[in-house]
Amino acid sequence: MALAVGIRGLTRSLLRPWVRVPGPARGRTEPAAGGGDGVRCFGSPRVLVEPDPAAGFAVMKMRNPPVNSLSLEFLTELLISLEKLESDKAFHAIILTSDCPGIFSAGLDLMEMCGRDPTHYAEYWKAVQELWLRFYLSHLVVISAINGVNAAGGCLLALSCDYRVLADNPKYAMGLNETLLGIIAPFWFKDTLVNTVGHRTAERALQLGLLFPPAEALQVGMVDKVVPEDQVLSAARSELAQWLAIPGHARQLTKSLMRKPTADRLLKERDADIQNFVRFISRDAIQKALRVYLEKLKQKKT
Ligand SMILES: CCCCCCCC/C=C\C/C=C/C(=O)SCCNC(=O)CCNC(=O)[C@H](O)C(C)(C)COP(=O)(O)OP(=O)(O)OC[C@H]1O[C@@H](n2cnc3c(N)ncnc32)[C@H](O)[C@@H]1OP(=O)(O)O
Repeated sequence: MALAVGIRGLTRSLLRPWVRVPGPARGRTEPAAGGGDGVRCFGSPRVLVEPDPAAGFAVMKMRNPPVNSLSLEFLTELLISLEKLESDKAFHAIILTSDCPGIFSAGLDLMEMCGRDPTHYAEYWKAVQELWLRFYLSHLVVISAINGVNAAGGCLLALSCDYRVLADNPKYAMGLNETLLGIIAPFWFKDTLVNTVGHRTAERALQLGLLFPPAEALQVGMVDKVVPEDQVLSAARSELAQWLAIPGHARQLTKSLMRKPTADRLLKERDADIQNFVRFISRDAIQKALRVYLEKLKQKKT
């Protein structure tokens, strides 16, 4: 089975070069995230980046409607945005948020895991691993401003950030709900949750596929702050000031010290993890469970 589709190769094949704000904002000079003037937004079709180099950070907005599901193309674009900001010395931090009203992310794209062939599953999983590794280990400060419901893979992305602010709306639940779909959270999803909320809370949350509403998410430590919905971004910006005040090298080395052992577990067995995923997701029973779940999502509309 061909496992080796590097994310960079993937990037070349899937993406157009950087484009200036596609969609409604195309060609406009928008106010930068921190309010600076004259700094152009940039991005790709599914990721809008609002840079504020003077303040040292950028707001990265996910916009893969309707639900910011993490398709292969979307994962790739997120990675490219991250890489671009990481390689620019003007940026020390990112605020990750959503441009889709009421939805932070519906998690991994079920269409990428359903009815496809093993080569595709392997390519997809490699991209999912890469996204986690890059966000989890980024030398930048990454704060998520969670402005919507946030399931499974989307929750993993938020858990990979250094700090989480969640909008206070009871509809905005978040968690690793894989078991509700009849699948399981991989060990590195589990490790990331354990590192955030502790073993007992993670054990219960993972088995029951719990999605925590804001007050509970705060109580168990899944998020660090809950604020009124219209203050999510400003709260993330305020928090950033504290992180940016710390000498960068000291903070980065400390982050690496805390996170590297967790990341190394996956790095050591990356190919085996891909093979496990492909075997697991290709099972007839798992495919059936995913189809039933997708059908339920569609039926709830009727
Ligand atoms: C031996 C060990 C080996 C280890 C193997 C490990 C295997 C582990 C594998 C994978 C881990 C999986 C991680 C995941 O992230 S799975 C995804 C989990 N996500 C969810 O459960 C969320 C599902 N979505 C929802 O609950 C809702 O859509 C919502 C609350 C996010 C938004 O609700 P609403 O605004 O009412 O929108 P709709 O439900 O109507 O959805 C609109 C549209 O989007 C489609 N859709 C929703 N979610 C997804 C998704 N995750 N992927 C793809 N498509 C999605 C939905 O079906 C609708 O489509 P439409 O009817 O065609 O418009």
